[in-house]
Amino acid sequence: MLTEELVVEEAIVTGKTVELRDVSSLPAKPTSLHFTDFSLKHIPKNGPFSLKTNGYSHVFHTNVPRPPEDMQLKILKHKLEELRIDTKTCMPGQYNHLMCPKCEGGDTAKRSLSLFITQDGGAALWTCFRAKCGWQGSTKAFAGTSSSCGTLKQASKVKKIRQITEADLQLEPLCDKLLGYFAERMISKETLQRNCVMQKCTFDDQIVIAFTYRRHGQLVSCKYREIKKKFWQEADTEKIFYGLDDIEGEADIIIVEGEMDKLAMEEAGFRNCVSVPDGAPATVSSKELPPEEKDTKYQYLWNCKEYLDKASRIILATDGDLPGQALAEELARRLGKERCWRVTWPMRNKSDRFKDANEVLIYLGADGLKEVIENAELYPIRGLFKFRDYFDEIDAYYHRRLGYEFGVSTGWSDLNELYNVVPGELTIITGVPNSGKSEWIDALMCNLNQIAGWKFVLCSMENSVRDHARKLLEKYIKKPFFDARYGEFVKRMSVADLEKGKRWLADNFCLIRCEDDALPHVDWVLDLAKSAVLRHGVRGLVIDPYNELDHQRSPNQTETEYVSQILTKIKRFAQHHGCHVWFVAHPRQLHNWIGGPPNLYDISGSAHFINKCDNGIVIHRNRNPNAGPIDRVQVCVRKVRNKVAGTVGDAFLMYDRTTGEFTGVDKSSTNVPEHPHESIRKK
Ligand SMILES: Nc1ncnc2c1ncn2[C@@H]1O[C@H](COP(=O)(O)OP(=O)(O)OP(=O)(O)O)[C@@H](O)[C@H]1O
Repeated sequence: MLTEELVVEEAIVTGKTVELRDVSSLPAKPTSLHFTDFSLKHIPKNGPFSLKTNGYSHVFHTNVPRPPEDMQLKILKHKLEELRIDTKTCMPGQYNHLMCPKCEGGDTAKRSLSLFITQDGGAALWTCFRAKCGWQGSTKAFAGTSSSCGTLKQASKVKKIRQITEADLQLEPLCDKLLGYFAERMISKETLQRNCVMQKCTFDDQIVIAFTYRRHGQLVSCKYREIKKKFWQEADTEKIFYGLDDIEGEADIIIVEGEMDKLAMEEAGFRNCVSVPDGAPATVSSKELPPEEKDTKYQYLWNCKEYLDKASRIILATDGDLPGQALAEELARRLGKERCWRVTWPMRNKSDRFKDANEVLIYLGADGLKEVIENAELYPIRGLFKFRDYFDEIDAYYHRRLGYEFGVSTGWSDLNELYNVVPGELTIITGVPNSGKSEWIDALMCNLNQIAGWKFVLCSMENSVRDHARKLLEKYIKKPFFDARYGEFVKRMSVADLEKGKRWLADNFCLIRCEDDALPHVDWVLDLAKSAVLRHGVRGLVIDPYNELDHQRSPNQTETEYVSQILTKIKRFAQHHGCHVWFVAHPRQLHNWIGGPPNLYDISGSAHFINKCDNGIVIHRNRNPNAGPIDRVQVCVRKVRNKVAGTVGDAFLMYDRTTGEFTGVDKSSTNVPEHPHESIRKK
């Protein structure tokens, strides 16, 4: 049940009393309420009107005089007609729902104007309960008119709590027909009697259910319900939970969303249950919790604070729909999630769940409802989990259903033991300038594309687009882009090769380029990479290199703190999107360098590069012909966090300057499937 419906109805009642204070000749208290659209599914069409009272109601009827339309009333009505208030069907001594001449009920054309005419026909007052309109005013047959357009809030600001009794409200025991109505909903007479559920006869002989709200047995408020599920609450009464006395001193309590659900819980053996009085909000508020005195929507909760404070376990059994979930969240925010539990309503059929406690009682019986409560689970607290929450994922990991549990092979069998590419991890690549870092990453991407069909997004700031395209195409086509010295007389790729290669580039790579002179900020890069993941399904991001990013940082932040922060952002991106990130970072200037591979701790900026990455790799190549072949590349795997995917160690690859390809030192150890062009080249 949404709160809105109730609030509007209640506001009408509240508004009446506020208005009455303004006009001295009006009665101090409304005598009855009038709602016209009664209907009841299982009762004949004229059923509600033929519902008979149980004999107590005649007192009430004789107390309601039906005044004649005398002169005074005629003048009053004339005045109202001049204000375009249609009084044709209006009766003195009651509240009339009319079309507001000011706003005409807004988009929904709701009859939002509540008009009250005194029983003697001498005065009238009105309020439009559309918040956007709020037109209100009063007039007397023999005096002036005053009206104003204010907001509903202004109209109902002043609120005085009334003391009420059953006699004041003219409540009566439930008649047989209403007992039958409850019986259909599996609510017994005993439960109804214990909860003092009563009925009331409205001025026009309609019987409505009266849920009595009590504290220490004393009547505090009363909520009326037409069979058709229209609710309204006694004006100017304190808002409290329904069934409050039942949770006094209880360590375990249940909160439900409606009085019927509270009664249903009792049928399942749970008396320690209360219902909220106002139904559920449409959504969870995005605002901070207001202070208690300003938390108007949940005032009932604060009014019953001492009852709730003692509870160590609060089961939120609100409706399963979105408003019900929003209500559970709003209650949990206020009650403290750590002591809250929530229920999951059982499946009604293959696709839908039962909505609430009463529905479960009707269809699954008391035992079914009991089971739901006994299976309540801890209310989730954002960020706090149990391994149980991940059992599905752990099972899928064990049975290797996730894909790439051991990572994707790099395509070089010499590296299989050391480094495999796991989705969602971060690899830091370093090496002295010109060591071949970028070339190796390009070759790795070509392999991953061929082996696993991965696509990539490239933020390579040091490469022009055409140079980068050339390097990738040479590796893919396995021929030099140009007839040039580096091609060593191998014939350049044909135009047909180029066209094929261009299609491959277009299908498998996205580029992040900062078109102006500014350096890209890591947030900007990650935002675009996220789009590439969502739009193009990329599985890998290359940021090459770190020092070409925008590194403006706040004056009170050290470079170490800054590096830590951006690595955290990159890792979050990687994990969240299951995207592997290769991040190239240069070593600081090495004094007395004697030609060996640098250390990961030599990376300029911060030790966080090695601390925070999942994998750390140094690419190194031999430049001394006396020390070995100069095209031999050393891939130094210096850190592997995930032992399933590899371990620390070195592997050697041979670099082919003609095509930029890397192969195992023993060529047969390269395990990338052969590309169609390979056979052409071999010829
Ligand atoms: N093993 C190798 N043998 C010979 N030349 C190589 C080797 N590896 C890379 N090169 C060449 O070195 C040059 C630089 O390669 P690359 O851009 O990959 O290096 P880098 O480590 O990324 O450099 P930087 O740190 O300056 O960005 C390229 O011309 C490439 O062809």
